[in-house]
Amino acid sequence: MVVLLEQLTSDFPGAPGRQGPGRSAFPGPCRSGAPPHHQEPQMTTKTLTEQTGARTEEAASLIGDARERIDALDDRIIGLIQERMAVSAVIQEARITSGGRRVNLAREMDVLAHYRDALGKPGTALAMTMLELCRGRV
Ligand SMILES: C=C(O[C@@H]1C=C(C(=O)O)C=C[C@H]1O)C(=O)O
Repeated sequence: MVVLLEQLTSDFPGAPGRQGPGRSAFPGPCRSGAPPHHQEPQMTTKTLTEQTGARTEEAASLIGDARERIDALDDRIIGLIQERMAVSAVIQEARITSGGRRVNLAREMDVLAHYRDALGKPGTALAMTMLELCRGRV
């Protein structure tokens, strides 16, 4: 059976194995001020099946591989969003320097429509979050 290190964070807050904010799975030496029965988090192991929620090794393996692809995609998406933020900042600075306003609502409506047409209603919410990342809250 394949055994992997327990993930530092789990699927949802309060999930078994979740250490809480700011806690490390590698806590180092005990602090002297700790209460008598205080237990530092232990490094535990979870099977791949436990990590994925799958009921068979085959499904767990598939999910593990697909999650690696999702992590790689998320890295690329985050990189693209950061690139978009930089390009958007160039536009906003040029407009402000020229005497104009940071925000151009007509253009934002076009961006929102583009995402809604491609992704449906959640696309609008996604685009609104992205616009907030790019120009701050209005
Ligand atoms: C980048 C621009 O400036 C602002 C930021 C936008 C964006 O990040 O897409 C869109 C409209 C403006 O509020 C722009 O006018 O194109």
